[in-house]
Amino acid sequence: MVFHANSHAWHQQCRQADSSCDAVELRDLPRKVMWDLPSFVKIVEVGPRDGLQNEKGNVPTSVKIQLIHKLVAAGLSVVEATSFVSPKWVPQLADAKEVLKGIQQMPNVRYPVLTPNLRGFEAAVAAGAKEIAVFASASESFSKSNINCTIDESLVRYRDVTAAAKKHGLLIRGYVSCVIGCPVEGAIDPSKVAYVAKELYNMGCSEISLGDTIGVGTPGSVVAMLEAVMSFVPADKIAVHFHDTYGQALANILVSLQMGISIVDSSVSGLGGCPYAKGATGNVATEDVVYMLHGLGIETNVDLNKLMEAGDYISKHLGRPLGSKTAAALRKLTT
Ligand SMILES: CC(C)(COP(=O)([O-])OP(=O)([O-])OC[C@H]1O[C@@H](n2cnc3c(N)ncnc32)[C@H](O)[C@@H]1OP(=O)([O-])[O-])[C@@H](O)C(=O)NCCC(=O)NCCSC(=O)C[C@@](C)(O)CC(=O)[O-]
Repeated sequence: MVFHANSHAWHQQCRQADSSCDAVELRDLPRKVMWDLPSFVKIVEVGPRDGLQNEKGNVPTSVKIQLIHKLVAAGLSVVEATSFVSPKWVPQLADAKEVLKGIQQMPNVRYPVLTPNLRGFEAAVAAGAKEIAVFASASESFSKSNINCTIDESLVRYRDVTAAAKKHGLLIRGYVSCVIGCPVEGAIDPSKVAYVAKELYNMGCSEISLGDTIGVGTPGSVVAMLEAVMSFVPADKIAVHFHDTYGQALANILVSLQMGISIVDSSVSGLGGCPYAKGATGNVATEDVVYMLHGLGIETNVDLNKLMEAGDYISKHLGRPLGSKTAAALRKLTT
């Protein structure tokens, strides 16, 4: 049966079915007429890294490990675990080694970790990393404030890191930040994003994640940016990474799916924000992404109820309300 999500019948059904209500699935969605959407979307959960990196209070290592286990139990097959960066720059992730060693790594689950240089790479490998991520920017100003070097200097550095990773047989993710706008420079030309994405792809990154770091993108600017990047990187190697500062993230994801993208980064309970981008709010909440995708009849292999348990767990620990509108609405229905 097809409900309208706001209808009385929908709310009745949710009340009866306790908290197990997933999004209403539009089974007869006229895909080819309205939208040409993928049947499966891979979600890359970045909460334990991007979500927590900016937290001021100390989050115990055991909580980070538990969070990762809960996210994997919810069905997420890629959970970004931590970063091997300078603890002077990101004190919250100073326990990267302990987190990675403490995780019970499951088969068929990827646990990428960020490595800004060879030093970080070596520490990550010693702690058992099987996948690393390098992170560059399409904005010179952001590159300097985030990793203390120019874009081209970072690409030289990442050539060494990716060469070492390939020698070890590790998977490599590549990030490009500020793909739409920069907190210092304003609008970023899509050709700059395409340049950095192409360089990272040619170095051997198997996935290029395009980050709207300050969440200023709208579907129009996202299409223009994706068109530029897709001249050099195939759609199936591109991930989109939206922060929800202006409430545009879900619309931006939908338009990205229409462009052929099927990898989406998100953060449980919308955790996050960037230490070098004042005012940037968290990543789009994974619960909201899953709700939208399931509502479109798109598979994710994620169990929304278990995902919400992970969101409850970390929100309670941080002492803050749920950062997902979906989780907040479904919890309200059952209390
Ligand atoms: C890149 C550096 C290290 C350069 O930092 P630096 O100060 O230019 O380099 P340095 O070589 O002079 O090192 C500074 C200190 O850090 C140490 N150090 C050096 N490297 C490491 C390492 N790997 N692990 C541990 N320690 C390290 C090094 O030994 C030294 O310690 P000291 O001698 O002063 O005691 C620094 O700028 C840094 O760590 N930056 C990381 C910033 C960061 O993590 N930002 C957030 C991630 S990016 C992001 O969130 C965006 C994204 C990906 O989500 C997508 C989006 O939304 O846009």
